[in-house]
Amino acid sequence: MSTQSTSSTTKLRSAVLGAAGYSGAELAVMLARNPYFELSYAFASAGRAAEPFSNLYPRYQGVVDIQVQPWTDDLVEDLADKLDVAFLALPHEASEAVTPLLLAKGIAVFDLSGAFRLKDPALYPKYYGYEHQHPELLDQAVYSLMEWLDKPLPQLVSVPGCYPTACSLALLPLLKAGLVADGCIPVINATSGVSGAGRKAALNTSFCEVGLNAYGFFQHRHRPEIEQNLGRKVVFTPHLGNFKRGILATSVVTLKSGVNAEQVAAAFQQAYAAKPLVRLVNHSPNVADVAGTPFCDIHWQQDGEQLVIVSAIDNLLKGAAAQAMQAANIKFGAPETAGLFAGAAE
Ligand SMILES: NC(=O)C1=CN([C@@H]2O[C@H](COP(=O)(O)OP(=O)(O)OC[C@H]3O[C@@H](n4cnc5c(N)ncnc54)[C@H](OP(=O)(O)O)[C@@H]3O)[C@@H](O)[C@H]2O)C=CC1
Ligand SMILES: CC(=O)N[C@@H](CCC(=O)OP(=O)(O)O)C(=O)O
Repeated sequence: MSTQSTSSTTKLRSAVLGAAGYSGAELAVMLARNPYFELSYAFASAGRAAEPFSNLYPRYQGVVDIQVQPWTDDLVEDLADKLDVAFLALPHEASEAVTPLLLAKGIAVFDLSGAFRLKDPALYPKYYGYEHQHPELLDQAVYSLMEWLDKPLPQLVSVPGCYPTACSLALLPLLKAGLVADGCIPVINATSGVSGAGRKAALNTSFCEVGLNAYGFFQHRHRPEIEQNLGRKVVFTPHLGNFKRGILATSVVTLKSGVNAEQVAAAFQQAYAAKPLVRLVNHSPNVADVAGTPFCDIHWQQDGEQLVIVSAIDNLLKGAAAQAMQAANIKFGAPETAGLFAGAAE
């Protein structure tokens, strides 16, 4: 299965689990418009009655009308020879439980949760609040920050988290080029729109409650994920802002003595000149410019050894669904951006 490639005439049969949620819904829409994939199934939780996707998201009436069905694990048997790829937009523990069932049936899994992102199982109790039940899968999973991946994707793909995507794309060019001072602990402050918390109702993310506040000091589950990506400690402080979608991450590092502006620019150019979803911009990035797009916009300002890098993404797109679609396109040999742009001819 994992060596299978596709063309727009032989579409990969795909399912979205969690299609009623925010990131799963974005994926369902992308799969429906991607000529290399077919949205064969859409599932929500077992407690929900079957209904059309466009009932849940009325703007897609006449565009994506697939039936969203309740998921139960016994469906796996029936799906085994009807499905090539499953995209999981589920809570972490639900993803962790269903993944081995899908893998056993030869189905490729793109997991949008954090269930398989960390390599060290001991970090799960501390940062996720549960003991990992399938630590053997942590070694099998490959983390799909595609701009920085230099190996093929296997059957189990772990899609990066939203905040880690924004700040890792900002910091990796400098770290890989060896420009950051030894011992520098990058400081990352990032603000997410409320869709980052998912569609379910909760008091702290309801309209009248959200202003702008920091949370998760030192304890957020994205801290070890970012540290794993960067290979060094960070101070990461997420914030919640009163807008719907987008993440703005401001990362601060100390450069090695004597590093000049040309070296910094060259590091970013070398990393991203050939990458279609990262835009190096000459202005301060704005979530309004990336909301609804699969791009990550990056800008930096230097003052001697101090460097501030600002990056902006849509948390539901480059931070979740578009990044999963990008990875699946690459894994199966479709054009990297197939399905990512509304109305785009592929
Ligand atoms: N929101 C974001 O910005 C990002 C989210 N992610 C990750 O993606 C995943 C989904 O997040 P998000 O879209 O925000 O979540 P939502 O809360 O919006 O949606 C979750 C979906 O999962 C379904 N679901 C919940 N439990 C189960 C279960 N046991 N079995 C089957 N289906 C279930 C829900 O069904 P129902 O509607 O019926 O309850 C719903 O469709 C999470 O792991 C999250 O960490 C990753 C990056 C960014
Ligand atoms: C605003 C908000 O609540 N954001 C979420 C992160 C978004 C998310 O779902 O995290 P993953 O990228 O790991 O899947 C949080 O802080 O828990």
